[in-house]
Amino acid sequence: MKQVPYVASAREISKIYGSGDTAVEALRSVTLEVAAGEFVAVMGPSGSGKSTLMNCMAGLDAISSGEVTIANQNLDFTNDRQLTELRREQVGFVFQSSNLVPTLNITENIELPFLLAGRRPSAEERAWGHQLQRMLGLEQRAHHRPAELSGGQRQRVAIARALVTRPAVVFADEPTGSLDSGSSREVLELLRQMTDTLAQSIVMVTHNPSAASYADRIIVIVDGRVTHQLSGAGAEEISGLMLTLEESR
Ligand SMILES: Nc1ncnc2c1ncn2[C@@H]1O[C@H](COP(=O)(O)OP(=O)(O)OP(=O)(O)O)[C@@H](O)[C@H]1O
Repeated sequence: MKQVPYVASAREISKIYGSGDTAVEALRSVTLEVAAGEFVAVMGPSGSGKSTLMNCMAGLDAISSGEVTIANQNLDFTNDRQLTELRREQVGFVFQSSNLVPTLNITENIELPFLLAGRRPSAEERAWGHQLQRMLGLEQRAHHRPAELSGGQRQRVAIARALVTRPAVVFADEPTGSLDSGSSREVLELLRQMTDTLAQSIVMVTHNPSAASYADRIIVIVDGRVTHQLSGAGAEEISGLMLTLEESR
């Protein structure tokens, strides 16, 4: 097995949907290497390939060429069992909709990844789940069901569920896309805190320049290629760049 110093990486990956006249080249030789404890935002116009990149890096969608690693392992897209195990053990997901199970309480929703793996959480894993609830301000809500929470609180549960298995990397696709600005800020501050205090690596797809400004690094994808990389950029600088890109299309 090849050893690489990144928690997740895509090297010169391409992704072609379909074939012949209807083929769509969604990614063209994209490289993204995510270091331990790094928070990366992926931006770009609609249809530029952001979700495709995330899905390929998370082992949800097969690449057409190149190489993807998670936790030092090359993903073998012909091996469903390896992909499922790697995703279960090393990847956390947060989506725009928190996708909680309505009949389970908050603690049970957070422990869901263990149940889906066909086992009960260990005492240490349970304790970690409780600690995450405290860190995310959910300790008073342990026995509530998702319907009794606000959108921002539900998204915090989704973050705790993504982190409970101590994954190498969390992929977040528009995690604040359906939240109001106050709840968005809260969720982004918590994601930032997870990187700063737990060295949790995060890759977040977003359209929103203020959301992206919480990241250490921003990569911009246009027509399936990485065209820009920014480090420590503020919302205004990011907005300016996105505006220029929209105008030049
Ligand atoms: N399953 C699919 N089959 C065929 N084409 C696809 C498929 N998924 C995505 N595409 C195409 O690949 C390109 C990139 O799509 P992708 O969803 O990755 O873009 P995106 O940047 O995430 O867009 P958005 O910001 O609108 O969510 C688009 O042209 C899209 O139409």
